[in-house]
Amino acid sequence: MATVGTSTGFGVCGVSLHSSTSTSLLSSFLGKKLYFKTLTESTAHKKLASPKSKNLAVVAAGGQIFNFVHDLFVGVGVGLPCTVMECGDMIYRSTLPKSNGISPTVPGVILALGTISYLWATPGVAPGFFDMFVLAFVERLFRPTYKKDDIVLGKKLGGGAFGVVYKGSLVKKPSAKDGEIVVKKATEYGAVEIWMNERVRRACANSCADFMYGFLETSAKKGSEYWLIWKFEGESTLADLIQSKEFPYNVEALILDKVQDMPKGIERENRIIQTIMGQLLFALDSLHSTGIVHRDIKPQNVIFSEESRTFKIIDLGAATDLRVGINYIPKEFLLDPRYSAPEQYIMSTQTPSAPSAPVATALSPVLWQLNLPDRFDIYSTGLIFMQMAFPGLRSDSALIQFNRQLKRCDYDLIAWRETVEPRAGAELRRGFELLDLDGGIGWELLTSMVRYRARQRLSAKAALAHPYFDKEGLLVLSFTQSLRLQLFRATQQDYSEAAKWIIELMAKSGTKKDGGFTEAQLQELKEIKPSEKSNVQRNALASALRVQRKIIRTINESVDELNRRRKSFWWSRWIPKEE
Ligand SMILES: Nc1ncnc2c1ncn2[C@@H]1O[C@H](COP(=O)(O)OP(=O)(O)OP(=O)(O)O)[C@@H](O)[C@H]1O
Repeated sequence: MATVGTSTGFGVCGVSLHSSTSTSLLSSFLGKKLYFKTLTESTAHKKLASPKSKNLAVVAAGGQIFNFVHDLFVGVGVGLPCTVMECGDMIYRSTLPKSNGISPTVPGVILALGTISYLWATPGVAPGFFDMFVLAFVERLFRPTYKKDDIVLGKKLGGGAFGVVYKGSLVKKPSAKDGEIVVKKATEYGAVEIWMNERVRRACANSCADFMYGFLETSAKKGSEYWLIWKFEGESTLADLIQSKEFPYNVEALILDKVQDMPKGIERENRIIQTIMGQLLFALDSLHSTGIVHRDIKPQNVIFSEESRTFKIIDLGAATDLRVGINYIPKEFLLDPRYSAPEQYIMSTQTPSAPSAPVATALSPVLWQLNLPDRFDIYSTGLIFMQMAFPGLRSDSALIQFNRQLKRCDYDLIAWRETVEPRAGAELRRGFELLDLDGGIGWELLTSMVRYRARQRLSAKAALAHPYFDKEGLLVLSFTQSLRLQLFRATQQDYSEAAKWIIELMAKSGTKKDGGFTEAQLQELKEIKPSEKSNVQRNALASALRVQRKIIRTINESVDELNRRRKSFWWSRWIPKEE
């Protein structure tokens, strides 16, 4: 017959493993079986004095922790009285419930599920550990390495204050094509870029240019320089392609490897732009899912890969890895003001410094949700979308002027449209026409990306699920597509807007018969409501906000506290040095 358990278990049904059972499990596991059974309190005190017994105390404490964790998650063999539990009859044994040996407890299951969801939530604490301690290690064993003497530098491709980029080739070419490489000789920021590229290569290789190797080269003449090597992806960046008069048809020719025999026009152009946006968002989604925010998304940093016929992202020098808190605070001069989102800082300025790696890792899902740093890249991608739709915005000066106009309209694209459309030239009108195709889904997507508040912008994943990407070959939306569009519209509002929208809808939908309220009824409702109620609601909201602020402050303070103790490029030890 079942008895009520005497141990410290949390089981909802009172089930738990008796502590001596689990202790002996652990002790036999540790090969110390006898000690646990014979260690009485008095002898334990005596033994604790010697180092040997200190070890035993540690083992015993370990046993207790094990008990606690075990009891929390699993209950075995003991339960509530038969008045509560189904026990069966000892005489008629067939009525006895079948023992399954182990029964998980409800809080245990909830805790386990919660922990698993937390560990897998963006940017992924658990995958992060696997990546750093397993994948990175295995990769290091097998990947080919290069040194300065293996490389022949060719023409200069670009470069600024933080490094110079060359086209080059390998001395020992694996094949004629594979020998072509791009080499960046970078200053201190090269270390960050090597880290990011290695992370990306393991997590989402197809999103960014194919990174081959990075190392630190020290010479008496030039001091320390980081050398980064990529496969040469192709001749053209999106900036080169966009500047051509042939855009977007030049991209169509590259993606399809042929020119389509179709009349030119905004529908065809829209479809090409849609393809480019899809590829860009796909690459961004992969980066964001692994906890990396690029922070310098612009047409110059999007390269067309001739081999895969897709656009890939380059230049991770300003990127930040929020899984472990690398490059957490942007160096402002690394951000390009033409494409930067208005917030500039992707993390709240109340979180002024990067947490230490373990803290950043543990808190990363919370910090990610509080700040939604990925939306910085989404804003920049929205501006690229605009440049593709409006040829007049493709020059630097036009983009700078547009940014000023948008700022004057409080970053409200709809307000900007209202001001410019009435006096728009043919080119601008054509851009609006292109975005207005298919019931305006292009415009809808654009306005969901270019918004002042990061929280109101779509994520890359949500943008990819937008009906704009469903319309392939269709000019009319299907029923389900328009339903999804409505849903998008509803979910993209902020709370106050949503409340306003519902009230307006209720007020407008008009009569008792329709199931709505007339404005008079709404007024009546307002009057009937006691004023304390709204005070209660306001107080509840204020307390919720206070709690939220307190949580953020506590997290930030502990992050800063821990960070003060340690400030070094701990992760640079991952970067190989040339022997
Ligand atoms: N993998 C690659 N394949 C082909 N070309 C590349 C590749 N990587 C970089 N490039 C070329 O090199 C140029 C400079 O690269 P990148 O933007 O990474 O360097 P940078 O020093 O940050 O330059 P900038 O300061 O101009 O942004 C790019 O514009 C592109 O034309």
